[in-house]
Amino acid sequence: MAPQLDGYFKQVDTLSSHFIERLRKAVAIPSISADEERRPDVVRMGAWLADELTALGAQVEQRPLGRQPGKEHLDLPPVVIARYGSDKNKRTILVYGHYDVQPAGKEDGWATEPFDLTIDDKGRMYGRGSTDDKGPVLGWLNAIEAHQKAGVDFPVNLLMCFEGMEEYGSEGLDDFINAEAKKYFADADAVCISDNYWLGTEKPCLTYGLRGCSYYSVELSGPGQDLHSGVFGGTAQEPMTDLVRILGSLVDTDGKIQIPGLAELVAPLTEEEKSLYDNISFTMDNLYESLGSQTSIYPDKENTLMGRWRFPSLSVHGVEGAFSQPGAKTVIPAKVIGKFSIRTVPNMEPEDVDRLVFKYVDEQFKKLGSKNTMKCTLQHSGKWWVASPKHWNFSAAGKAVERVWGVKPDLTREGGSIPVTLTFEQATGKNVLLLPMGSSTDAAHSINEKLDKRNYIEGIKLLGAYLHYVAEEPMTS
Ligand SMILES: C[C@H](N)C(=O)N[C@@H](Cc1c[nH]cn1)C(=O)O
Ligand SMILES: [Zn+2]
Ligand SMILES: [Zn+2]
Repeated sequence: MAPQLDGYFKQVDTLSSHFIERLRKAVAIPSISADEERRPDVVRMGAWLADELTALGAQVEQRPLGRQPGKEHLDLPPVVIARYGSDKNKRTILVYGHYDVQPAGKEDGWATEPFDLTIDDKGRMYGRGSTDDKGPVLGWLNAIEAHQKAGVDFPVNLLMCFEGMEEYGSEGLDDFINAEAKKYFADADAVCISDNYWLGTEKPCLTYGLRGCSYYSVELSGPGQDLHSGVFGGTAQEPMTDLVRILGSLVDTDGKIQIPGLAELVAPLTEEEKSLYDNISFTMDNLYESLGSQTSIYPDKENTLMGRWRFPSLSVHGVEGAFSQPGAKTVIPAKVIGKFSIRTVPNMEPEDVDRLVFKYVDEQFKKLGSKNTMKCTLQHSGKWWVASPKHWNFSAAGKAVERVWGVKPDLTREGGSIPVTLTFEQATGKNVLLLPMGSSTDAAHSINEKLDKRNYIEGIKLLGAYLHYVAEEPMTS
């Protein structure tokens, strides 16, 4: 089966340095979607990607997505869409990824410059976006190039959709996908997304579920300007004090969310589901390794996997306006904005979550009896997604994993969120598969994010092999 793969694999190995250089160029563009000042870099990154695709012979468009909601002075970065091949006798696979990244600065504690790809003697390639999601996005481009240079026929038509706002809630993309589902994306037979991670470092997986994410701000304000704490401490009610107490009331040390009614929205655990966790190759040592500590909530694998995949969690992310530099500045901040998010799961409807959150935060604030002003708002939300892995799209990916990695993949769910996954599924009516490239130790969103050279190069082979097996699968739906 798929006999041309040997030639393709050999070519990927031959081109490995070139592919790493391509990743280096991508990482060097600080395409941070959450930072207004970096918006030109996000746009530059999209343009660079479009140029690379054009050079490979794809038909590329950069489509505008309009103004950013709530920040109308800013244009959203364009979505880069491309088509490679239009042979009516071939299947068409739609792939999605994102070219924006999370914020990163050396001062956060990175050991290397975050936007300078740095490879250590173990082949770990450090850089913001290396695993999330520039490495996987380039994986598709590299697969095209290796086919061309190996003289191996590309087995499918490829439709590509790469966005620049995923790390900021995929603003504008839902409308675009819905509008193009029966136009640009009309030919798609299935969808594949490479934007999540293995559970450990050795065993690949195919992923059929994601948590949703509802992200909130709580703004506390009072004084007209920042104040001297010696002069005004003890005379003015402090916004930061109120905020800390509200944030501290949301969740306990063991991750139990304190918002009444939220737990009742979660689908009950069935006996059948319980038995699934047993067979997953995952150990607490895998968790400790990626956590970098042993500070886990649960001592066992089953509860840990359930805590990540099938129960909601609430995380407090930061406070805008608070003093955060080293030193001992004696300021009373006049306005502070706390940020927290809830990872949502079946059957939590985002509107119900919002209602419960707003009610609870309001009650907590009222209890404080503060004269300050509080405003709690939703920044963005994306819904959870769970699909059936019993589809030719998953069978093809399973065969590709066995061919490249020599093992059957685990079937996993993911604790993170990719808001447009559900949109692609509903808008196109096609099966969506998540096919990760990176591993559990990649530290996406964290300092020292990396992608192992082995995962990148074998991952390029995997994406290409998947397309070959897709072409061979009997079409059942
Ligand atoms: C899993 C994916 N690579 C990812 O990191 N997604 C983000 C999406 C998001 C949601 N709100 C803001 N960004 C994530 O799970 O945090
Ligand atoms: Zn991310
Ligand atoms: Zn991502």
